[in-house]
Amino acid sequence: MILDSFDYVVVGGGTAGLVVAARLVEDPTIRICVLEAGEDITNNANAKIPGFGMRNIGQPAIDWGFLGTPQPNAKDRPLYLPRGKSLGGSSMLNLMILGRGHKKEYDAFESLGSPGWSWEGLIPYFKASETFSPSEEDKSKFKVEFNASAHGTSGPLQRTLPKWNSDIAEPYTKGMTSLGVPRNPDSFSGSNGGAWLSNQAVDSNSERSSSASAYYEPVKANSNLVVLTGVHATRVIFNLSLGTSGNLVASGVEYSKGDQLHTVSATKEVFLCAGSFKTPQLLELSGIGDKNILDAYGINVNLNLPAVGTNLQDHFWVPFIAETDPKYESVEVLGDPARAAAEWKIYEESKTGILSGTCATEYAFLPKDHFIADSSAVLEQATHSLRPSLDKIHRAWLGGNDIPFLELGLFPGFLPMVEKTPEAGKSYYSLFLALTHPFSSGTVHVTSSDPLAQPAIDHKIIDNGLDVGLLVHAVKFARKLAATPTLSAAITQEVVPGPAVQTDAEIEDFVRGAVDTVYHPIGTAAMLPRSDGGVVDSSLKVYGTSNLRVIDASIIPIQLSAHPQATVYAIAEKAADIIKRERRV
Ligand SMILES: Cc1cc2nc3c(=O)[nH]c(=O)nc-3n(C[C@H](O)[C@H](O)[C@H](O)COP(=O)(O)OP(=O)(O)OC[C@H]3O[C@@H](n4cnc5c(N)ncnc54)[C@H](O)[C@@H]3O)c2cc1C
Repeated sequence: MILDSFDYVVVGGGTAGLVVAARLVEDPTIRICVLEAGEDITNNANAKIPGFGMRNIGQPAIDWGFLGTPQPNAKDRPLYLPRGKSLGGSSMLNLMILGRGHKKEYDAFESLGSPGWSWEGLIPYFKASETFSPSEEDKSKFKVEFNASAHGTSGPLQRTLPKWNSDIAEPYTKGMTSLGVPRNPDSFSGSNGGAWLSNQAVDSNSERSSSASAYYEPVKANSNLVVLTGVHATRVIFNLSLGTSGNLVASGVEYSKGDQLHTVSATKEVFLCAGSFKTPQLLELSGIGDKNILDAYGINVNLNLPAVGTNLQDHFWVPFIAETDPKYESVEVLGDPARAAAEWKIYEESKTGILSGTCATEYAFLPKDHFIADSSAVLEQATHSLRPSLDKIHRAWLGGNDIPFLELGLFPGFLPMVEKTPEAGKSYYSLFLALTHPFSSGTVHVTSSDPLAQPAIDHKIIDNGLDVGLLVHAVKFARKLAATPTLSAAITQEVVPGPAVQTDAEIEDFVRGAVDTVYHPIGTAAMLPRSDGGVVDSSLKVYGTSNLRVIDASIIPIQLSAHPQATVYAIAEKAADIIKRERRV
């Protein structure tokens, strides 16, 4: 094969990029090249073993480790923003939780102007991406029931139920039930509200299932696939003359390896799959973006598309941490070398125990009425910061009683906090309190024409007063839960926010000091009509181009009440199908 010319060039061998590459190379006549900045870390134990899942965060060879701009509403703190840098991208660095949003959230993709992207339009691709076949024993043990029509049984990604659960899970779930939060036996079937057991991207051998292991491994020896690792794409190259439609025609990609620049040609298409921070940066470096921004950095303007890098949405969270009676064991026990060795033995011999999963096994997704008694004061704090079409949908969802606005994740231990740390020998549980539909939105833009410079990532976290009010109510709900009979019997004291934080003003101050993102950025190359701030159309083509598509989390137009990776897999599966169908025409 000629090594510098391919039918398709994929920029970013991450979660979505490897799905698209693997699906397209199924056709032996297609020649495809993937450019990935990171390396192949298939044998990295910290990436493979679920219980070590957080250890690679902050490792510069594997984590891009972006630092956002200082956030004025969060005491001027710059936020640390990890992103996977390896084959598999963030699916190799993430915490392996799988979830799907509410069906109305996907229906909104379609109603916002993208035919075919509703729940019904996406469900075949969710199914194509996964294998989920829980045993009858597990179904009965965990009291879960699954609607077979919504789950995949032969796709590459392995979805399993946890093999280990903490002892604080029982008082916690009883507490939730006593507050009227229903148990949801199948949160993957279009209605994700209520409390449920986590589903994880972990295979039956208790190893991480990622786009690298699930999609790339089976096709990596295919002769029509070339994957270059350790290469940094610097820009998309366009033909000098416009196509017959007057659109820009991508002809290849420039990339750097060490201090050398190279190019690779694409005879058909280029796909940007570099994630929500690097994809908008690459578009801007390629001369596609807001003319004023490109001019400011001396980047030649190929296409004035001001929406590039706008509409950054994420999930924002604060912690609640309580010390428990030591009989409720927390993950801090792994700090004891003898206990860590014993758990390692359990994992090696039976693939069970604390290391076999993510530890965070219980989730609850609550519509507003479950955690806010009187919302009028909160609504008064609202400003309009999302674009109007999205703001309108968010407000309608907030007023209803089916779309979750708060996620609670139970972690049997002390969630990392900047100012407080666990005391040796003590047990804790933490709640991860996350806003699923923040009303604040931010931007990602170049700060220089240097492709190796970091973009400016400005989340504008809790910029909207409504988000502050919702998080204050989230903390109050966590306290109400802690006061339920079963949970309060397990708790010895609240540690974070702590007893000194009582009034609304004090809780708000705590929120501003603690709020962070959940590492779920989306929306920076949104699939929306061009007139409504869109960057790509419903076939994921960048407006004003003939053959440049974006396929990653950045196309998601509106935030979901779900951890995003299952949706990213489905998006990439659907994109591959669209591309294959267009080839046949
Ligand atoms: C620490 C962490 C925990 C998370 N936990 C969860 C979770 O438990 N559940 C969940 O659903 N989601 C989770 N997420 C989010 C989820 O992993 C992402 O939403 C999803 O993986 C994004 O997929 P993507 O394809 O858009 O981008 P990525 O998977 O990040 O892929 C982008 C790829 O492009 C490469 N790249 C970027 N720029 C260039 C360039 N210029 N040249 C060459 N290559 C480039 C990157 O190295 C990377 O491999 C988490 C994310 C993080 C970071």
